[in-house]
Amino acid sequence: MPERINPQILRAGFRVLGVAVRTEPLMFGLSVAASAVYGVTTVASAWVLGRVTQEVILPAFDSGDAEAGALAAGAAAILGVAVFKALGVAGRRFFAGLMQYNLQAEYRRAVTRQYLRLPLSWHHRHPTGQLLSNASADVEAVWAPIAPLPMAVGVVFMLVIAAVAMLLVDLPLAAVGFLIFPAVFGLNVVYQRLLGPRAALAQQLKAEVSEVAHESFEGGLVVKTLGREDAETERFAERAHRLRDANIAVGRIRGLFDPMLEALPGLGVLAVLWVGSIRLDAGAIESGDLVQVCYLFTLLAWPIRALGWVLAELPRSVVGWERVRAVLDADGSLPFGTSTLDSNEAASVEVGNLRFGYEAGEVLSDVSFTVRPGSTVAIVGPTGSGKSTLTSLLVRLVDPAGGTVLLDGVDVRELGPGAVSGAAALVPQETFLFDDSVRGNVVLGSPVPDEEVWAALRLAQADGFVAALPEGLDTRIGERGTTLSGGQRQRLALARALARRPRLLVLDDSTSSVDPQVEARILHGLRETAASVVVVAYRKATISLADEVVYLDRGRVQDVGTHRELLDRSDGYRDLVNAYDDEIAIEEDVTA
Ligand SMILES: Nc1ncnc2c1ncn2[C@@H]1O[C@H](COP(=O)(O)OP(=O)(O)OP(=O)(O)O)[C@@H](O)[C@H]1O
Repeated sequence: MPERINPQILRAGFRVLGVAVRTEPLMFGLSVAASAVYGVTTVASAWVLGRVTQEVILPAFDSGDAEAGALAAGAAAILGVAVFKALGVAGRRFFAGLMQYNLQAEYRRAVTRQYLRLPLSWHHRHPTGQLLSNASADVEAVWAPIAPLPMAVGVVFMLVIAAVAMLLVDLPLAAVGFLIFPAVFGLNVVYQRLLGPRAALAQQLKAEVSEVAHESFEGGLVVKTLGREDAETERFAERAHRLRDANIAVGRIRGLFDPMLEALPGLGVLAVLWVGSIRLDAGAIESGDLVQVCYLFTLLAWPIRALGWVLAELPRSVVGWERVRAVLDADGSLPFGTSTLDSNEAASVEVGNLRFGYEAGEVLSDVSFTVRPGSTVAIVGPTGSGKSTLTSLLVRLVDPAGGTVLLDGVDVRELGPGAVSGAAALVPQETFLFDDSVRGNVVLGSPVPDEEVWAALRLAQADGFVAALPEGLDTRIGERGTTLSGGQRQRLALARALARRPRLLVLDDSTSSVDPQVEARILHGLRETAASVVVVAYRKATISLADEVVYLDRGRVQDVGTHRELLDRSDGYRDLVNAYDDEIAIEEDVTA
């Protein structure tokens, strides 16, 4: 449930509005100016109607004949005011819209830039759904009061002029206004207070319904194969019913308050007519004055509600602001140095006494090894031994708790932004492909010529199947590459890394779905490139192609040597790689 309006929220809300005004002073000034034009012309239109009634219409009734010149002047006055009023409305909407969308765009950019800046350790602690809502729904909620804000400021201005105009007409008539307008405003605040939490609940449930639907579609295979259709339908129906109930609750409040808000100014008009007729009889006012005040009542009833709209949006805006600020103020971005790497040769890597832990405890302890330029080093270890964590430290997705990673002799923390990603590429365990063409997925927006795309595909052993696709490089591969097999997806992800011509290539078990012969061909091919390769590997055939093997267990380097040497001297290593190959053989038997 969102918070209700209280003085603290109100103060916080006004501070957020202050940020908006300071960020977009020009748009705010222009929209408020346009809103003021609207306010003045609204009051003026009632005055003109009153005057036209008094000076043109009533004499025409009296004489039985309308004077053409006076009629034309009256019509011109009404039209002139209407034109300015329309310009005021258009200007207010235009500039307020620009202000709102500029702020939204600016904060979306800031939030997403911050996501890129924040280290992986921060991302590990924040679920994807939250990141999405920070950048979309939360940013939208923060700036939701901006759309009605200029109108609300204009309304305050308009009410002052209207009060003066009514006071100039007649004090008792103005007194009716002073009773009715605060009543409309008060009723509106109560309305928004009751509506706000219910509307927010409906909004939240709407998001939940689509989340459930999204999850069901994503897990469609599991749902179908495990016969969970009924349970899923039930889960969806439950949220959908809650959404329906929430929408009905919103409808009830609307049904109750909307007619009251419509009726109140009507009652005001009645009261004005009643008081006005007495004042007219007493000769204190003219008929035109009465028309003017009655018309003013009907005109002002709607804009006054803008004040309520702003107030209603403030609690959501404050909550959104806190969530967005939490991202923008998040600490832990990886500080960059200024050093650069100039070489075009294969990179050297020295890992020294590396330590790293997650919240649950240390995962890597005192890890040291080197990768000579152009060599291939295999990281081998049982599941959970810290291999993936080590790969993310090599390409500086996270910083170590202790120890160093030196790339070409330079500590990766001393390198400037983009230096590590310019030299090293990681192909992670889980492949991610975009709903784009093959080419788009390989080049990722960089200007890589087609020959180089094909060269990368060849190295990744992906050229054959890409050439066989209906539109070759231009074939779209569907959301997350669903039209491709697991092994094909992995090879495209590898080609993507290769197209960047990395000097260090880190493969985190990224060819697990590729069959062993193809995997061996890939590694053979990689040896010909100007890259050092670190590969997390399981298969003996793959491991044996490495120049050196780092055997990791429970976060510690147990041994370093060639595959042969380790087989000879390490029982644990021998058991592990034999067990892997047995497992793979069984899997292959089962799937054969
Ligand atoms: N984001 C994370 N947050 C907390 N703990 C994590 C995180 N990622 C990994 N771990 C833990 O760190 C340890 C090492 O994980 P890591 O993924 O590096 O091992 P691995 O050797 O690559 O395993 P596998 O062979 O199964 O991929 C595991 O105990 C794991 O539970």
